Amino acid sequence: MGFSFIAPLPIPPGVRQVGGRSSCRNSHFTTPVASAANAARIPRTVAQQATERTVDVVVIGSGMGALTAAADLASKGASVAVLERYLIPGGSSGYFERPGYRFDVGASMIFGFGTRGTTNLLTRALDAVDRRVDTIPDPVQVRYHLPDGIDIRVHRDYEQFLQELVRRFPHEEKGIRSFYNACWSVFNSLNAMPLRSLEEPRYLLRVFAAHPLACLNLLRFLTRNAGDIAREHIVDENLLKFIDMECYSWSVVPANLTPMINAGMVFSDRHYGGINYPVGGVGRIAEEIVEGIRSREGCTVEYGALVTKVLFDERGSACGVKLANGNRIYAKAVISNATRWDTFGDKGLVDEERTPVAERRFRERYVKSPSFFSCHIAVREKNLKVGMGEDDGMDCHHIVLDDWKEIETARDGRGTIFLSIPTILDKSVAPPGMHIFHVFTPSWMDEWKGLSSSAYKAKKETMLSTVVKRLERELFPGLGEAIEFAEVGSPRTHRKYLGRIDGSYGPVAGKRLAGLLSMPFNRTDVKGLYCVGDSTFPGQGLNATAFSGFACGHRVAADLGFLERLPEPFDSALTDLLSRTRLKI
Ligand SMILES: NC(=O)c1ccc[n+]([C@@H]2O[C@H](COP(=O)([O-])OP(=O)(O)OC[C@H]3O[C@@H](n4cnc5c(N)ncnc54)[C@H](O)[C@@H]3O)[C@@H](O)[C@H]2O)c1
Ligand SMILES: CC(C)=CCC/C(C)=C/C=C\C(C)=C/C=C/C(C)=C/C=C/C=C(C)/C=C/C=C(C)/C=C/C=C(\C)CCC=C(C)C
Repeated sequence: MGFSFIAPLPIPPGVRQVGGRSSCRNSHFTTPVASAANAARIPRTVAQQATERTVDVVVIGSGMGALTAAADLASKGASVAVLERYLIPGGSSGYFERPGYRFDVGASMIFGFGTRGTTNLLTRALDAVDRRVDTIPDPVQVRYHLPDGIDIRVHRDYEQFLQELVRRFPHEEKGIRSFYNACWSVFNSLNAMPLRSLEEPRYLLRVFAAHPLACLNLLRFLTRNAGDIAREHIVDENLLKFIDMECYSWSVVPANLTPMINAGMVFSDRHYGGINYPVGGVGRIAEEIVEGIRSREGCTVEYGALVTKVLFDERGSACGVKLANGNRIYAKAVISNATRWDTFGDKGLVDEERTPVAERRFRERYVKSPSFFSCHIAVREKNLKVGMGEDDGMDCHHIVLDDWKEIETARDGRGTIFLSIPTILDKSVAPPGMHIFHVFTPSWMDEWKGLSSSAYKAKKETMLSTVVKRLERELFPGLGEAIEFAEVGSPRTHRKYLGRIDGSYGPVAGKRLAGLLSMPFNRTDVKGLYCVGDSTFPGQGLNATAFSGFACGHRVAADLGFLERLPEPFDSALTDLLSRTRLKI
């Protein structure tokens, strides 16, 4: 292939670089980037003297869950310190730059960014701190290239999507319509109510009083998985496999393990608020929220701020954090945006001996999803053999699978391929005449352990070549020749730069669970310590973590007196009941 290979991703040239010629090799990066080790080192050399200070709330991390919670709390008047170990905000929804390019760290398919209803949680997270980001509507959520010649576009227009699916499975028209209607029923119920903390009973009572039917409908679906509902309406096994892929493509598990509430959100919002790409790249969302938080009195967002431990008072309540540079920040509430595995346990922010039973139970039910092998590729449009212009009908997001058996299990780049080409929608993220191809495929940490640096590099090159060849076969003949440079990341890269255990995409049900009922909310059994992000209800996804952010902000605000709440024991009764139920199921 005629391109230079640079590995891995977000590393500036001065730090480490492998491979030959590249347009960015000797250039200056506009994005400040650092490894976890650097993040720990930088503040230590700058501030010799350890410092102490106090705020209302400390937030560990700046993923979308953390930023939403911080924005919500800042908007309610709390002083908030957001501490991010890396040097840019956003975590999985961050960005990195190379001259002329802005790459999205995670996928570029953004839900929850519409202008109406209550489920547009990204728009609302920005609104909370009076910021906005312009968006470009995507006419097609995704184009599937699946075995048995299944080639389906999920159009923004719902009826157009249904017709395309019905054309492929005419004998299942009724089943198709009734399955997706069930999804709409979930979505319409969610979209009727303000979305806040389900463990704050005053809010819940109000919502039940205002929207009793919607709440009962959600309760009905709370314990169900999408696969069970699909099987109530659909019998064709190939169509059921398609529904599996519809779920797998964002939940990384098949339909029988995917909570129906989440399926309802995803399968409906794409036709309601639609998929909308932020002008300037996904990283713009985090950047704007950070600016909004910083504009509030007493609120900060700090980078290179690696939190090493949660601090406890004499009653065993969380009362602050310790940073790698020795500084301590005390707070009335501590919110962790690290995964639950990185928050609790021997290598976590809270030692195993303080780790509550509920957290051990969580680990029995949920497993770490695979990580991804991801390639950020700069592609010359003039060398592509397919049209990429506005009238050529090229879609932004693609999913490619060659063999149904490989949907979950295939390794070495042979499984499901996810491809986003954000430059189809927004030309500003790459130089003129160039495209960004972000290609990723599930990969597990164990495949990458114990390799020498040359074996590690060779494995990356082999995997890159495998996925590029598959894309050449399916979609872009001659793609290899059009590549200007490629940067690849393994699960090791994701662990290193996102601070996520094994580089995991998030927790997934390790066995069949009762829908979302087992997923913990934001309070933990450690007083004063809250979790936010994809380790909390309702799980992975940018707007899912934005939901967890609003829920967390609401619960913390009520606990700290920024919002009214019911007197005890009524206020905590629901949290206790839900925790006890969770321990039993
Ligand atoms: N739809 C999409 O296209 C898309 C794109 C990107 C991300 N996502 C979703 O975003 C979700 C992740 O969001 P999230 O809010 O859970 O978190 P996240 O993992 O994105 O962010 C966590 C942040 O916390 C920081 N951090 C971790 N430990 C720390 C410590 N000890 N000290 C300081 N900082 C620390 C990390 O550096 C990171 O920035 C994923 O589930 C993914 O689904 C979706
Ligand atoms: C008392 C109790 C418990 C309940 C009372 C009843 C009640 C009121 C219940 C309410 C429930 C609520 C409010 C639930 C809310 C659920 C929400 C907001 C769920 C949101 C889910 C969003 C998801 C799952 C978003 C996923 C997004 C995606 C697409 C993620 C990633 C995508 C990729 C990695 C794929 C990229 C693909 C390509 C091709 C590049």
